[in-house]
Amino acid sequence: MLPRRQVTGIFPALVVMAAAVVLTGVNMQSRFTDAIAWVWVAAVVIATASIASGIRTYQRQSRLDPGIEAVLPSLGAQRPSRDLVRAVKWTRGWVGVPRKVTIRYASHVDDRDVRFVDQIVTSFSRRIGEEYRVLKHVPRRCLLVLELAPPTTPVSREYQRAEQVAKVLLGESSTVDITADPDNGEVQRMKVKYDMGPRLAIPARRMQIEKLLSSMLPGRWRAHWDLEGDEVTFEIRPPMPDLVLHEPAPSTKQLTHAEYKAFMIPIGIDEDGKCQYWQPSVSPHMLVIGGTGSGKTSFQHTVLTHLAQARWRVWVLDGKRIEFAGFRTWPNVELVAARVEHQVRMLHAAHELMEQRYTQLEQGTARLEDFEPLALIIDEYATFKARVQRWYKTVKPKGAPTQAPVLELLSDLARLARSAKIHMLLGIQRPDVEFLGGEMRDNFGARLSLGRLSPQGAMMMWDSPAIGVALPRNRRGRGVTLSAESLPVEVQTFYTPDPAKLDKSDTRDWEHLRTLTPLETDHPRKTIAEPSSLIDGDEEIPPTYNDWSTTRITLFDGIEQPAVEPPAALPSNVVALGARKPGNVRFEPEPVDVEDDDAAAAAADDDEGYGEISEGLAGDLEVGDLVLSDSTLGVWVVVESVEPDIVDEDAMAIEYRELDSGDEGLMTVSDNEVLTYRRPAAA
Ligand SMILES: Nc1ncnc2c1ncn2[C@@H]1O[C@H](COP(=O)(O)OP(=O)(O)OP(=O)(O)O)[C@@H](O)[C@H]1O
Repeated sequence: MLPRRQVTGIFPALVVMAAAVVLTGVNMQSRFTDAIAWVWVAAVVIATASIASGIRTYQRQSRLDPGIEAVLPSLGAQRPSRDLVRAVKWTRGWVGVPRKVTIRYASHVDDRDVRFVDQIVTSFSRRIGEEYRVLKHVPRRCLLVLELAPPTTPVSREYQRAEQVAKVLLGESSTVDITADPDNGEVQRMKVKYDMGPRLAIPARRMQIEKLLSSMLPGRWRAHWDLEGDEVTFEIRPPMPDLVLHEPAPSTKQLTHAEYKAFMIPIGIDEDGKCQYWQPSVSPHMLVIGGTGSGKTSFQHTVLTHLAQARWRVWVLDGKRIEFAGFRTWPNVELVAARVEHQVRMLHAAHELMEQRYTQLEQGTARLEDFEPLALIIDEYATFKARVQRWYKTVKPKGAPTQAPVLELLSDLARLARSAKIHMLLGIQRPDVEFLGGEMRDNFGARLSLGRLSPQGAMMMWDSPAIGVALPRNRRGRGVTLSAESLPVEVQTFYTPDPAKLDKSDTRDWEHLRTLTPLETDHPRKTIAEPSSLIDGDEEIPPTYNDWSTTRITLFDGIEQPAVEPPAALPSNVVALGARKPGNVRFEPEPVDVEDDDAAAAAADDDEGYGEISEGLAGDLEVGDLVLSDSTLGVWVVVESVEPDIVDEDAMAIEYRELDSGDEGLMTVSDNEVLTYRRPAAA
């Protein structure tokens, strides 16, 4: 226990005042002068200063005493004494805190024990409530001098980890300047000055560093390299937009062959804000996959409007019969086939055109540049196929093959049509081996999946059970496509409104459609003529498959409505699903058949495609596994990558996406930690 503290300064103040009284007496006895007033002023000032200083010393001692008491037991003193611990400098205000403290200890104390100094610094800091560090330790003089550590901003774990990761990747000697979000402390940017010289001149090495950094820190990172300045800035990628509008690309002249070769159709905007394209002259056909409501139809409308505006000839096989109703009168959309017999005729016509072009090429009567490109948009191919098979039974001529011949044509077109400048955009609900297996796969080099995939679907599409499996929910038009480097990238596809689903109040969408309307019509609307029935006596023989597959395609001779015109009043046959209609009349599409099994299946549970719940070691996890990351809240995450952690060698860094929200994250777990997971079921 330390001796009691006393307020100093009162006695000197009293002495000064007494001296002033004496001086006044002397002054009055001799001769009264004005100087006595100054004597009193000086006396009061000195006395006040002395008392104030005494009070401050008392308060400072009270501030210091807990620290002294905390370290006394370690100092080996026989009696508790304040002389052993002295604050030689103070800072921060009138009373303030000790800035420099000298501590003396008894010579018999074992100051070689590493814990000795640590313990003094820790106990002293804790009791004073500030951080101290050793300024100097002189064992010879049994003296330890502490100083107040400079104030530090609180360092988050994430902050420390970011710095460690940067140093592991770019060398211990690198300097790291981190910018964190002031609200939540999350690291947003990292500027690293490194000393690795020419090793980073190799692009692959830089890419590897970028990838490693992304897999070691939460969030998706991109890097800007300044190779001359030996500096790199990493930053969190900005969030992707939820809606991007398809920009118009009007053309006032026909596409030349050179322009056709360079022609690119915008797909969407990727995480870097870069536009991803489909270039038909490089990847002849495109496959788009997406369940109901994923934005597949809107994407196909984007392709349609882009092609039509560039004056391509466009044919559409509308598998669901109503998805392209709003584009039947669109300039340069020559044909929209909604009935199965028309669809069959359209595919035969495309095949005939291909054959005819091949013949011309063979005979040398035409060259490739003489042909104009044709785009064939085939939506809901599975629906079409199921319908054809049923319809074929009713129109199959005697002795004809059991399978509808039209179904043979698609693979022919996929294989050969590119050399006749015919390109297909094929839409289906789910990945299908018919297009993604074997030889067909190469023909559909351009690919887009919209919405969430099952791990098996992801494997078929992107050769990874984790890509596109946990895209954020409720982000229509969000998907994965292949970049020009053939790498899967996440995109927000361009949105194009469907004129058939708008009503008068959607002025912005109408205006947008107006900007997408082609300036010229090179390919006026056509229609598929009804083959005439044969009359056999009294009996009318309905047209057969052969009649339909060869029937005439003629110019549309009805009254064309302008392509983009908000209807004055919605017509009674309006194909406006979801549009507000007078009289509460609801348009019911024709009952859709088999194919909508597909729709149901595509909308089925998200965890479909995974095996039984089991337990295993973190070290055995694989990309694509579904891991229970929070058992209380039941949060499952899809593993996107598993790498040994570069900071902690006994841990694994697991990059994931939450299955429910699509949010990305990173967890580091020790490799022998037991996790609950589900592995993708065998396809
Ligand atoms: N690229 C997009 N960006 C933003 N929203 C979109 C996008 N594409 C579609 N949507 C929204 O999603 C809705 C459904 O889109 P769309 O009709 O294209 O889906 P779908 O996959 O074809 O479904 P369905 O087969 O039921 O027609 C649209 O009405 C639109 O509001």
